[in-house]
This record gives sequence, C-alpha cells and structure tokens, in this order.
Amino acid sequence: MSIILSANALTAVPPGKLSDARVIAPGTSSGQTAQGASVTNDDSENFPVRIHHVPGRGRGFFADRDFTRGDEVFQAMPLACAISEDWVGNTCAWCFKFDDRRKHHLKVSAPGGTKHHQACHYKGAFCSEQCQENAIASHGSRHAWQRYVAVLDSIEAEAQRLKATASKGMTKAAKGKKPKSCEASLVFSEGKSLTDDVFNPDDASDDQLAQWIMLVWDSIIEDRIFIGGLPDSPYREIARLIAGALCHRSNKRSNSNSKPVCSSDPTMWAADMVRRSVAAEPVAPWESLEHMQPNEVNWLRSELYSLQLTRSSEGGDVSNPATIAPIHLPLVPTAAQIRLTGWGALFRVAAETFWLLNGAWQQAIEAQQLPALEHADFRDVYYREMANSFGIWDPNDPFPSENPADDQRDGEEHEMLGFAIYPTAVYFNHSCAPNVFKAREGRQIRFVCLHDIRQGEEMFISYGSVFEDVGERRERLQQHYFFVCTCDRCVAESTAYLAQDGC
Ligand SMILES: C[S@@+](CC[C@H](N)C(=O)[O-])C[C@H]1O[C@@H](n2cnc3c(N)ncnc32)[C@H](O)[C@@H]1O
Repeated sequence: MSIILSANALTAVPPGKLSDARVIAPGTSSGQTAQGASVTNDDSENFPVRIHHVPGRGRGFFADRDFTRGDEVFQAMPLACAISEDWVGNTCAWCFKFDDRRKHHLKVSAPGGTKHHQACHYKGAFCSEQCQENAIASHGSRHAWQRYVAVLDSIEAEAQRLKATASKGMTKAAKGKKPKSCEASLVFSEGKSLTDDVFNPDDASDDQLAQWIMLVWDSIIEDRIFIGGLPDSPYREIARLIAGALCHRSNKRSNSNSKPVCSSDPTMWAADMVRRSVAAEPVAPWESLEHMQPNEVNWLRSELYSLQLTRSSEGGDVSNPATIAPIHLPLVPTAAQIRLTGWGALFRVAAETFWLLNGAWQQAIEAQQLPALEHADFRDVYYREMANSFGIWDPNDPFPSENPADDQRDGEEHEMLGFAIYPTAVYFNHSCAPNVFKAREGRQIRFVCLHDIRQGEEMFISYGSVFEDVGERRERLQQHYFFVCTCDRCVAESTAYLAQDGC
C-alpha cells in the first residue's frame, strides 16, 4: 500500500477511480480490463495472487502466476476515506480530483441549512454530478447518504463546541484560575505499589492483553474519562472516516440481501471481496474490514516499549534489555490510574476521538435511526486504520516514471489530501525494495508490477520512503507500523553495517 498510515502510521499511498465497474481479468496485463471478470467466490483459483502466512510477517500476497513488469495485479476500492481538513474544498469527495482554485462547485452539506451555512460549512465537494451520484449510490440510498452527511455535520458542530469550551478554559487559566483538568501531572506511577494485583505485559498473551484493554475502555466509558478534549486534526479526520465505515455497516445490516462471507480460506474471500468491491458494490464490503489485522494489542505493546525506553534514558541502557525496568500494569485498572498514569495517557487520543464521534452520533441518532455507538465498534475501525490505511497523494504518480528510481517513491514531496482504508489491499507486506507499485487512479488503487515476478514469489509494496538508511527506515516503520522490517534489503544492510562495526 502506499500504505500511509494516516495520522498514525501507514498511510499507504495512491488510489483510483470508480463506477465504471471494471475488474481486471486474471492473467491480463495493465490496462486490459473485462466487464464482470471471472473472479468469483467459486473460482478463486483465477485470482492472480494467493494469501500465505509468512513467519514473522503475518499474511502476505504471493504471485499465483508469472507477471511481467507493468502487469496489473488487481485494483482495490476503499471502504471509507477522509479528506484532510485543509483540502476539503479542493478535493473531490468521490474521485479525489484536486483543484487548487477550489472550483469544485457541488457542496456536500447537511439538508435544511441556510444558504450561508451550506456555503461555509460544507463537509466536502464534488467535481461533477456523476461523482455526487456515485457517492450517494455507495451508501445504498439517498436517505442513507443524508444520514452519513448528518453525522459529518454533527462531528463538525461537536468539534466547534469543544473548541469554544477549550478556549474558555484557556481564558480562565490566563486569569489565574486553574482549568478543571486533573491531568497536569501525567505521573508514571506504576511500580509504586507493586502487589500481586499487577502484571508485566511482556508476559501476557495477546488475548490477555486484549481483555485488559477492554477493561480500560469499559472504565473510560463508565467513568467518562478524557471526555471533552478536542483531538488534533488528523484524529478528527479519523472520526469522519470511522463515521463513514460505520454508516456503511449500518446500511449493510439493514440490507437483508447482503451476502455473507462463506469461506475461511483467505485467498477465497480476498478474491470475493475484490470482485465485489470493483464490480458489484461501489465500496469495499464491510466484512473485508473484519479480516484485517486489528493492531490494537501491537499498538499497546509498541507504546509501552517506548515508555520503557523513555525511562531507560534516565538510568537504563537501551541496548541492554536487562537494564530496562519492566512496566507493571494493574490487573484491574481504576479510573484514577487511567487518568493519572503514563500508561493511562496512552489511551487519551483514542478516547477523545471516541467522545467526539459519540457526541456527534448522539445528535444524529434520533433523527437518523442509528444504533448507539459502542466503543468496541469504534475500536474495530480505529485500530485497523492504524498501519493499514493508504494515503491519498497528489499528484498521482504515473507508471512507469521517466526516471525508474521514481517508481519507488511513496508520496514523497506530494501533498497528502487524506487517507482511506482499502481492505482488499492490506495483505501486501512491506519491502524496502518493493516489486509492486501503487498507482492511484481517481478513487481506485491499481497495483502494478515494478519488475518481472515469478509464480510463488511474495509481492511487496513500500510503506513509505525507501531512500533513507536502514536505521532510519526501520525506526520509522517501527514507530508507524509496529514492526521491525525483515525485508531482504534491511537484513542485508544491517548485517553489512554490523560487520563494518566489527560486531
Ligand atoms: C498492512 S499489514 C500487512 C498484512 C499483514 N501481514 C497481515 O497479516 O494482515 C502490515 C503488517 O504486516 C507486517 N509486516 C509487513 N511488512 C513487514 C516486514 N517487511 N517485516 C516484518 N513485518 C512486516 C507487520 O506486522 C505490519 O504491521
């Protein structure tokens, strides 16, 4: 992907256009398309890639036939996207076409507003009536579309309210009155009362950690922790992206004709999802999101590790794990601990984003007949967006570039207009010497071979720049995607580096 994690991690890169219902026939080359091509749930053997598990990397896409440079692997369609606040007026909300003069004249606005309100407080714009119709159709009905826009409208109203409340708080503080918040000192207080009631997360299984996270979130909701904070702009955009995904799910659940996922074979359902998202449905199916790596536990482990490193700089030796004091977490986290400890603070941004969306959702529920927003539903999308979403870059990179080295650039020096979840494309692992290129065409991403690829080889994209040195690349990937890159190039370069250092 040019996975770019949006605000967080992988904002994968460039995507494409829709609505001409094209599917790449398996075995055809770039540009050759076929209406309703034959990738179906019953003949996934025609799907040109297979999903296999790779030790240390999880699932990955492997070529199921020989490809030559320039061949298209498949095309992917987003399930949900968010245009960044800075570019809402310039970017078509459907095909992502950019206009630096903000000439897209069809505004996305909630029904019933005044003319002034509609002109000034729109949630996006379309470059053509066709794009507007495509967007409405993607929600299944005009009513469902209006419901989605109403939620976007409420997010904006809620954000304005929080901004006003925050600036009142600042005025008070400036007059010498303390703001009510008790988070002034985010003390790292674990270890102060080491008892049997604590555990070391390094010793806990992923399932145990997932259950512990549930307890933290139950308390966040019950005790209304981190409520009223205004998350930064990228997280407000994530709130919009989650709103889009959850509205699609609500539409899906009310549509009794929707087709269940019937296979446990990952290649089978990937083939089915790609076929449906490109040919049959104008957005990727909701179930495709549920197959994606959830990332929440990986995120927590990575953040806790960073906290340990921060502390280690005051005495521990980062290169010697034995000197890094373990973090102890309470088995039953209390509201006070979540509010006041360093580990509790790790949940702040997600919680603020949840409360923002929840406030908006509450406003929209009654009029729009939406089900209540559960924190588990929110987290389902929030943590999957991390390390799994693709950046929408402008300009699109053409393929091939005049300079072949440019084919490996991943949005560098481009403007990121927003980000989107392409659930059928997330099985491309990363390599710092990728063999697949992400080419955005409007709303779609076409995955195109950078080199000849033999049947059985793994297919890789890059999750960001491949022009840094191995240390910088690994650090960025660890920070944004929570993994130590084990691609052949990183392994070779780090081995050469250690050999040079006499290690
Ligand atoms: C977008 S997902 C790719 C699909 C993923 N392997 C799965 O099973 O769903 C990104 C995740 O794959 C793994 N990954 C991708 N490329 C890797 C690499 N070069 N080295 C190690 N892990 C990698 C990491 O866990 C990363 O967070």
